[in-house]
Amino acid sequence: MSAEQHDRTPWTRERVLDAMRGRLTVSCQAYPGEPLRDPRTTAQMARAVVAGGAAAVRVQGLDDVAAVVAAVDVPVVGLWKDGDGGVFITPTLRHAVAVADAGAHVVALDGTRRPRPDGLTLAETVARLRETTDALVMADCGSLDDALAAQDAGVDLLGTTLSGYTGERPRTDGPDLALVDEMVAACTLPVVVEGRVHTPAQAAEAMARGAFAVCVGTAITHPTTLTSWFVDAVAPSA
Ligand SMILES: CC(=O)N[C@H](C=O)[C@@H](O)[C@H](O)[C@H](O)COP(=O)(O)O
Repeated sequence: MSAEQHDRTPWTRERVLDAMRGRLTVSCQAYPGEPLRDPRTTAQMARAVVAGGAAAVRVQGLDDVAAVVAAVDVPVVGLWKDGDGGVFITPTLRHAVAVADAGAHVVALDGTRRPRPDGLTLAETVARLRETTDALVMADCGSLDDALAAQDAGVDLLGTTLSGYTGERPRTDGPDLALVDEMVAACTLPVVVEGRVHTPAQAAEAMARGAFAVCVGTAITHPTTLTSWFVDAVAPSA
């Protein structure tokens, strides 16, 4: 089916989970000021990774989410990054509602135990978001305690996304597989392994440890970082 011939079957909760289960999600993000930072480019990137077999895509920014939803027939995990430090991934209820309104099938939001800028708890955020949308909610967590709290708060999916970025756990070179083990053992919700999955072998290892799905960003869609890896290898001191 081409991008112009869209499948209009609704993305129900079960259909989204079935699409993602046991498969690869690809995060397509370019950061502010970068050459590829354009919703049309993000949509083209999304089509390219879907052509390669991505079962879902993860996209940052309202215009990007809307452009990608229109361009592909896979679930779109949407987020809105706002702020430099602290809680910055879809940090408030207002951000979450806007991401859902942009068409995201899954709203990814900060799933840590840190205070949120609007003063709501994660549970309040999820409850009020559900009043306005049927979109699923993915909690981007930084530790097992985050994941357990997010599960209690009523989210649908748990991500290891923020491991190494909140001070609770070290920033491992690859994915935080120790956290994957902890979350798979202690949580009942699906665990999406995301963050520093840089090789197919790491993705396979995450699945072998019981991940529901794996999400890869940088290693597939961020050519500036990929180039720097090769630059460092070719000329380490340059
Ligand atoms: C910590 C944070 O801001 N993570 C962001 C969340 O959306 C993205 O910058 C990451 O690219 C994404 O999580 C995928 O991870 P990686 O690019 O390592 O495969």
